[in-house]
Amino acid sequence: MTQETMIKFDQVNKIYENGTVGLKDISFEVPRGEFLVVVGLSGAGKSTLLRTINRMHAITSGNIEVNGQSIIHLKGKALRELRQQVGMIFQSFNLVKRSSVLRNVLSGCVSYYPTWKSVCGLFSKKDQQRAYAALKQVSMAEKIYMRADELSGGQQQRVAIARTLMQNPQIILADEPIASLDPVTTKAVMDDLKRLNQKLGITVIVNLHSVELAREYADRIIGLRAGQLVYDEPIANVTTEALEQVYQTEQEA
Ligand SMILES: Nc1ncnc2c1ncn2[C@@H]1O[C@H](COP(=O)(O)OP(=O)(O)OP(=O)(O)O)[C@@H](O)[C@H]1O
Repeated sequence: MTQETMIKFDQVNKIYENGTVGLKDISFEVPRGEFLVVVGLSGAGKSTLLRTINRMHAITSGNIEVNGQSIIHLKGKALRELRQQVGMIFQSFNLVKRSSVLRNVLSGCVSYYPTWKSVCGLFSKKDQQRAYAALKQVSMAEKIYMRADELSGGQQQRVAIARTLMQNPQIILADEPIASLDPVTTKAVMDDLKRLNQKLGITVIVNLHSVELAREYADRIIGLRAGQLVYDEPIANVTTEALEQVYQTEQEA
């Protein structure tokens, strides 16, 4: 049986306006339901790669397909639909700190509410139930009425994951989601992502600095160096020696 391709990069280049090369001739495919970890030195292009998938960054040349559709020229409604399919979580959580957990999670569905309704907090009973169910998925249901700034970093990240679930995403992009967390909380957040990947079949791409975590959670690891794809192996083939080479500087390589 052939696996369905969820994301396809074809000779993608990204050059920032100031001339910095973000991505260089990147080609690879991600099958539906994969848990892919991206590793590499700081500045290697990991964030850039992730942000091209939901068009937070436009690419300079090449093509990117999501679910069989080229995304590079999408506009308006089609672009909003892409961003609904592709949830994103960040190192800094990006919650509204003075709002409740419930309000933060409900904000994940504002894209299909008229602005006046979401500003007034007029969410339907059904969406409130969905928010509760999303919080349950990440073991945060009992914190539903707390303010976001009363939660620990790890709890805030789990609320951010629940907010993403409100979009019913097919893909979750996680950019260094555990960079500011302690080891115990790190495990809880990574376990959440893995469970959603396995239970709901969501394709997950995570940027990580930790090679140990990459090896623990990934189905496959890709490595970037200076914007180029220098490593791409299923987890069964990953060796420490080969991964260490990803962390060589350009001069050493
Ligand atoms: N908006 C921007 N304008 C210009 N250059 C940028 C911009 N964003 C990133 N870069 C540059 O592009 C390259 C790749 O950066 P990127 O943030 O993708 O790397 P990274 O691997 O995610 O790094 P880190 O692990 O530190 O987050 C770096 O040289 C960076 O300085």
